[in-house]
Amino acid sequence: MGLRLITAGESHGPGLTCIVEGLPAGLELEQDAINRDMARRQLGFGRGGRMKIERDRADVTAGVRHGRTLGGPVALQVPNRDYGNWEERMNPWPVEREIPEVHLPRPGHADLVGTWKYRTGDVRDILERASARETAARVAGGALAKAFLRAVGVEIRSHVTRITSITAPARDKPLTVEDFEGVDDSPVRCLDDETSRAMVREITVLRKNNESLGGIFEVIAFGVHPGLGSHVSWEERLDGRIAMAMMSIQAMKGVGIGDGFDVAAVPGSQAHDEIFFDEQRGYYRETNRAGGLEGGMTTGEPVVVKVAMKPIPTLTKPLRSVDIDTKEPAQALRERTDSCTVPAAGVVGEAMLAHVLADAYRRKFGGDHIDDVREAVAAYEQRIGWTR
Ligand SMILES: Cc1cc2nc3c(=O)[nH]c(=O)nc-3n(C[C@H](O)[C@H](O)[C@H](O)COP(=O)(O)O)c2cc1C
Ligand SMILES: C=C(O[C@@H]1CC(C(=O)O)=C[C@@H](OP(=O)(O)O)[C@H]1O)C(=O)O
Repeated sequence: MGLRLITAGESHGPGLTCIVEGLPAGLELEQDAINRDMARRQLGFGRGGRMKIERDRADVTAGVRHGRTLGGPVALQVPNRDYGNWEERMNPWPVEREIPEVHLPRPGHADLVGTWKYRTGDVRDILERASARETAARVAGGALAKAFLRAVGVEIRSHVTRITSITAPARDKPLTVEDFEGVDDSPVRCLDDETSRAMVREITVLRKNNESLGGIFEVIAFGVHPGLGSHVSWEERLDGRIAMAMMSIQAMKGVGIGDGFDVAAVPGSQAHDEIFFDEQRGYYRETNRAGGLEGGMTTGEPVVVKVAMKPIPTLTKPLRSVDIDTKEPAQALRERTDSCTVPAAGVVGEAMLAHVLADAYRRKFGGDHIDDVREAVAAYEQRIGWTR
């Protein structure tokens, strides 16, 4: 069995729940590590007023005893502090007062189509679950996948490479885990200081002009064993699974593995990673244009994923829309909103990549206890002669 992650919860409801099923027993978890990721997801220049209210933390309510998994589903609860301000509007049960409905769908959000599909005249019935508040629960669950991956030697990092027109300079050497030290100190989680400052200026100027912003983040998994995923059927291809997981994050519009869209622009001799062999190193590559995936399987090189985010749909100077009650032209809903969340999205991307990779390890190596997994991984390393 693989790993399953399920979330429940609305943006302004009592809280979010995440259940992760399929972790082996005996996996050591650290409460601080989970909550560190929860806090990292809240950071980033360009966030709105909501992040001043929330102090996200995940409480473990099932599946863990004295810091170790028991082998059953793990349940995590993330309270919404903002619920205090929404108790009447978001109460699970009928309330005395009549609650005003929302009738102004925002272009780019789930609002309009959601009302048709789910037979409601109140946009709030849709936007509450469509909201990326849900990603707090994914990050909590992803932290468990990260703990599992760490136990088999895999580390995941992310950084922002673009905010609208501002792009980080190309790097002359492949990134290592060490290069990411201090990335969270940048207000936009960018590795280059000068670009970081330019990105902050860009956000400041566009936000003042009532604009929102998108961009690109990159997630890299280091130390991944070769042979996760499979070429034998479309559903098993790991590049496909990674793309699905990334595209499922709210507002993501494009995913590239390795050189991604850029390989379409170069001839074959510059698109692939030639194969070499050395008695000491075994098989090796001098490039990683494929981003650690060939034939839907990991190659043993770092897994590199680039993800493009569209600008946030809610604008402080709203776009044109239609009142779904009167059918009259109107301005879209004007709500408290983030203007740029690419840095936060990168942390969510880490969680999603961690989940997909941990799932692939569970499928390939099985094991009821984490030591079973470690032993199976070590036997495989020996068989194929693979070292990091
Ligand atoms: C971390 C994060 C925060 C977001 N914050 C907002 C926000 O404040 N306002 C908004 O309109 N959209 C926000 N979004 C984007 C919407 O949730 C998303 O565009 C919407 O659910 C529609 O889904 P789609 O863009 O994938 O089609 C955010 C996305 C992420 C990843
Ligand atoms: C709450 C979070 O993000 C929210 C995502 C979001 C949306 O429409 O996606 C809209 C905003 O919600 P609110 O209207 O309450 O400010 C964001 O703050 C979060 O990331 O924790």
